[in-house]
Amino acid sequence: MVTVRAPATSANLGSGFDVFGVALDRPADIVHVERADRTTIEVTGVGSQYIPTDPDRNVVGAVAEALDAPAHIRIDKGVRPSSGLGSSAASSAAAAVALNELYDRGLSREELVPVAAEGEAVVSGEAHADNVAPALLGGFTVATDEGVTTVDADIPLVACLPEIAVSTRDARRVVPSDASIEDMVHTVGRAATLAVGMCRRDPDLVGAGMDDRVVTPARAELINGYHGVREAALDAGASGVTVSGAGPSVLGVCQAADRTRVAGAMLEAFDEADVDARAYKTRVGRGAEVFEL
Ligand SMILES: Nc1ncnc2c1ncn2[C@@H]1O[C@H](COP(=O)(O)OP(=O)(O)OP(=O)(O)O)[C@@H](O)[C@H]1O
Ligand SMILES: N[C@@H](CCO)C(=O)O
Repeated sequence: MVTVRAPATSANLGSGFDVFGVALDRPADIVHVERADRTTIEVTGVGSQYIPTDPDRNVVGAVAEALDAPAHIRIDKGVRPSSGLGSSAASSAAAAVALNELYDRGLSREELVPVAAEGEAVVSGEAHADNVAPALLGGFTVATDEGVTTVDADIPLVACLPEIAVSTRDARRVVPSDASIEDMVHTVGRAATLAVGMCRRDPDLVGAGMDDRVVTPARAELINGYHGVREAALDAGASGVTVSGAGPSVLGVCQAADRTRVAGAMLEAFDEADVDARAYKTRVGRGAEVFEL
């Protein structure tokens, strides 16, 4: 048996739609795999009642097929599905690493990115890699058609998860089909600022670089209470706040000393909007880890 832990991730970071991602140091999924003649799946943990065990509908089934590695796969969910925290990607990445070990396929972490992205295609219809890349490689990742670039960043974060479900598929339907040149220039400038901030491990630059005028405004409308939560986090010291992945989680960047205050302000603002929520005080973390062989 092989057991792998893969972390939650936050994709986009505002200005880097479908390109930027970060691994979070918590929460995480744990996946156990054992060789079998055909793939079967068991799911326990947070939100497991909403996750199919049919290998054609669970992301890990697509990963097992892509690696030609049938197995009994047990998923212990720590990352709630439809959270905007890369729940499906955590399972995909963990399964890719575990099955690669189990069957001695010898693929590198970089080579596993397109394999794990096959799982994302099962849930959203597109094999985007911006969650699976950080879940596999850790740190801050830039995923493009040319491959993945990583930065071993260390940035404090708060991820606030409301009791609302937004599926990636639905959130992709509201993405505008075009953007003005002014908005494009603004977004490119912010994305470049964010990348420099990650390299310098500077939360102020990262926060300033998250602002996006193209995708985030449309998606914010799917999250009850978003605008109040964003304002409250900024007032409490966050340097930037945006929608995490496809939502509904809201991601804040701040100095480590301000995390508790920012998390409290976000929870209070969701509460004012009558939305229950929980906050993870976290930071940019490591990629998938093998527990036992
Ligand atoms: N192993 C799995 N773990 C989580 N969700 C799964 C899994 N397999 C299939 N799914 C389905 O995928 C959907 C959740 O994925 P989705 O991409 O919408 O959310 P997410 O991964 O939390 O968000 P995001 O990618 O925006 O961070 C749910 O419909 C769930 O049933
Ligand atoms: N980049 C993707 C991440 C969610 O899986 C999106 O925002 O739709």
